[in-house]
Amino acid sequence: MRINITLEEALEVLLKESTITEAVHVPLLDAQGSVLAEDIVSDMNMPPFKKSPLDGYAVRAEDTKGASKDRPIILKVIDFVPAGYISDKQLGKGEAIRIMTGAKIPEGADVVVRFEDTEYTEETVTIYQAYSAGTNIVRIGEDMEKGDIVLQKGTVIDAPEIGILATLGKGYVEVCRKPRVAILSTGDELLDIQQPLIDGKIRNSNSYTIAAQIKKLGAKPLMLGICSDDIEAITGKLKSALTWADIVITTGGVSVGDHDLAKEAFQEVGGEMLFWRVRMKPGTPIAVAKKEDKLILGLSGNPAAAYITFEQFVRPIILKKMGRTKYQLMEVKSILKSDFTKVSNQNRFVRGNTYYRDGKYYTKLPGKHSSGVLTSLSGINSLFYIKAATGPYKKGDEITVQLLNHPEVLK
Ligand SMILES: Nc1nc2c(c(=O)[nH]1)N[C@H]1C(S)=C(S)[C@@H](COP(=O)(O)OP(=O)(O)OC[C@H]3O[C@@H](n4cnc5c(N)ncnc54)[C@H](O)[C@@H]3O)O[C@H]1N2
Ligand code: MOO
Ligand SMILES: [Mg+2]
Repeated sequence: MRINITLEEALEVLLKESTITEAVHVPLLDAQGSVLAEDIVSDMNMPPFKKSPLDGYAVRAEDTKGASKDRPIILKVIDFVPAGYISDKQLGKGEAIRIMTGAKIPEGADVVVRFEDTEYTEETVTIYQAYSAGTNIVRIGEDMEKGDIVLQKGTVIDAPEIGILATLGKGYVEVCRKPRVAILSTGDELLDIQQPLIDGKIRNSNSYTIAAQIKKLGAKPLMLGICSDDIEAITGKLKSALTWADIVITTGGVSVGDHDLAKEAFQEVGGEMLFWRVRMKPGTPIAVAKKEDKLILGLSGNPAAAYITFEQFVRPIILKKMGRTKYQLMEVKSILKSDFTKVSNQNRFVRGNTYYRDGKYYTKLPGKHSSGVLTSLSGINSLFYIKAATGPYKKGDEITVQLLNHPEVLK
């Protein structure tokens, strides 16, 4: 087992051990946020027929030759086609068909003149200029052509992709399965959230925070509740978690305390320890094991440490498993709005609220930074990333921040 490794090393190990999930067939709307596991080839032209992009009159370009304000031409209106209907009339010389946006262009017509450029009665339409053939006609296949690969395997499915698949009549689609992530909170001091407080005990917040982080990424959380600091209890829960989950997250019990049993439990269930302790603050004592293609991550019990290490390590592996190729938080340069004087020889992530004004990012820091404090995580949108042995930082200094709610970037 590697001990006291760098952030970069830890991430490299985790990504190397994370394999993409298998393809599953899911109902279209459930595919949002997932990655396509198949190329989507269009089996149709879209639009499937020549259509009108305007409300107006379908006419023949030839009939408009020589038309002008002074020498308008008058055509006879022989039919009316709303969208969804077709005209069975063949447009002949001197004739027009009243047509609505989205309707199929009638046979013989090669121009649509919008209402605003005409004068009309029920029987006739007057046109004041000449048009070349093809004016205001949407060609067959303008959007997609039969045989086109319209969405490539690996595309992240969001609203436009769902619309494209709907256009093609696909009620189901093949995507990489959402990773299943089990969460177990360990600690004799923990109570379920419905339980009244007892002296010496606190309620389990970590399971809930982490389940919400998992849901936000589009993966599937399973809360296994709380578990006492007892090796048999922990291994029992881990064993059942491993039958279901791709990733198991535990919190608590990873440090050097007498009751810190996570690492022992990981090995007890057949896990091979990959590393313990990463040179970062908060969350230093993170412990990671693998069992076959499953990863078991023991995060610090301290609520802010668990939250931040999730963003650094669990988020990228969930996204990689989901088939995403971009899984790093976006980093930007920002201007610090208050002093941060603490200097340490570890990389540090400090809560920040970053905003953009007049071409620059600025970052405000909340008052509390301790890894046991949860409340100051509320309202933050970024992490001030302090590289080891840098600082102290003063108000006005340029800093690096990771944006927590921004789309992932390639790295
Ligand atoms: N002698 C040392 N002691 C500690 C060290 C060290 O290096 N030497 N490291 C400290 C650091 S840093 C951290 S981080 C913590 C890590 O502790 P554990 O992961 O072993 O977690 P616990 O001891 O079980 O709990 C820590 C803290 O978090 C509270 N907690 C735990 N689970 C939950 C939960 N589900 N919801 C809310 N809060 C939770 C727990 O009550 C403790 O207060 O170790 C330091 N010690
Ligand atoms: O590594 Mo710990 O999370 O700083 O308290
Ligand atoms: Mg401990």
